[in-house]
Amino acid sequence: MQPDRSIVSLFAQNRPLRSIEFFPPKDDAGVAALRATAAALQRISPDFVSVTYGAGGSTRERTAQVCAFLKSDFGFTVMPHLTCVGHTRDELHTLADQIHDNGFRNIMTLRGDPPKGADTFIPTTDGLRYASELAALLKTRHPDFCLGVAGYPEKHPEAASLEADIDNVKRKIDAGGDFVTTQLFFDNAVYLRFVEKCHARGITVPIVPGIMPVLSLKQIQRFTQMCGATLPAKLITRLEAAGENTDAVESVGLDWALTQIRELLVQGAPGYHLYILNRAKSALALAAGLAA
Ligand SMILES: NC(=O)C1=CN([C@@H]2O[C@H](COP(=O)(O)OP(=O)(O)OC[C@H]3O[C@@H](n4cnc5c(N)ncnc54)[C@H](O)[C@@H]3O)[C@@H](O)[C@H]2O)C=CC1
Ligand SMILES: Nc1nc(=O)c2c([nH]1)NC[C@@H]1CN(c3ccc(C(=O)N[C@@H](CCC(=O)O)C(=O)O)cc3)CN21
Repeated sequence: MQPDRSIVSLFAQNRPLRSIEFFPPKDDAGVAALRATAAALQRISPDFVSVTYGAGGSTRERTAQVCAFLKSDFGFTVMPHLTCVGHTRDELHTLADQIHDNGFRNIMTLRGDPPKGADTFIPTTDGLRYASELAALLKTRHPDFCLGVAGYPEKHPEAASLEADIDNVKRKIDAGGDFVTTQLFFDNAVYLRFVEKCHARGITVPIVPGIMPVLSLKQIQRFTQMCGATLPAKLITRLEAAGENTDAVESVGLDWALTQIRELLVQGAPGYHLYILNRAKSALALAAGLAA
């Protein structure tokens, strides 16, 4: 088995990287749907795909299963997510070894969301508290891992200030993070300001914008409230005008994302990472729109 190339070596080619994030489905029907999505996305050959790691125990085995088939059956470069939630250091060492043994060389390194029902993060006994600690653990165990870490253009909800949160990004990079993927945002000015502040703080790694084409107003309102991202009034107005017409809602979401990505690439973003909630349609339409 050929080990994956590190994603930083791809950024070094100085062309915008296109990546896509999946989440592990809850059941076999979801897995079948994800396989169909993966097959459709082969046509646009993303540079890499990532697979989230759920806060609940149940989807975690699915993460490994989904990563394995995306690599073996579809030939994607796969970046599994790993979080500190519910794991001891020993367990994290074992997971790191398994990921490495399976040929993966890139890991999205996260603290993780508190489990459902909890609103604060409580570290496990003999576990880790911060993503920076996980980055250090992974790099020490396997120096050839390439690590993605999260950045929050509108700050992480638990951070005291944007400055304190950017200090945390710096800690994650110093601990071994190789590139940053941002939380989703809908106003490019927010990203550009964040990048400027990161540069001023001495962060020189690629900072990849995370973009979500909106599929439903209710769902995105729920999610942005949870993660502290702002929905611009103009976008809300357009989504409201589309009402219950799902095709119209999706086309508003798509149009917004397309406009964002075009401008971000002009502004020099190192690529874009798409949160597509396992649906192929928006990623295919964006690829077509960007090629036009
Ligand atoms: N791409 C993805 O899958 C993304 C996932 N997430 C989720 O967001 C959540 C946070 O994860 P990470 O950003 O990896 O966590 P993190 O450990 O980098 O930061 C978590 C919080 O702790 C604060 N913090 C970190 N180190 C600190 C220190 N030494 N002293 C004081 N405060 C400190 C941070 O400012 C932040 O508020 C997770 O729930 C993650 O799963 C967020 C964005 C993207
Ligand atoms: N704090 C945080 N946790 C994450 O897991 C996370 C981020 N931020 N930011 C980047 C991506 C985006 N993620 C997301 C974003 C939205 C939904 C969401 O709204 N899910 C729907 C159901 C999905 C479906 O349509 O099947 C929901 O209602 O929860 C889930 C994960 C996962 N990632």
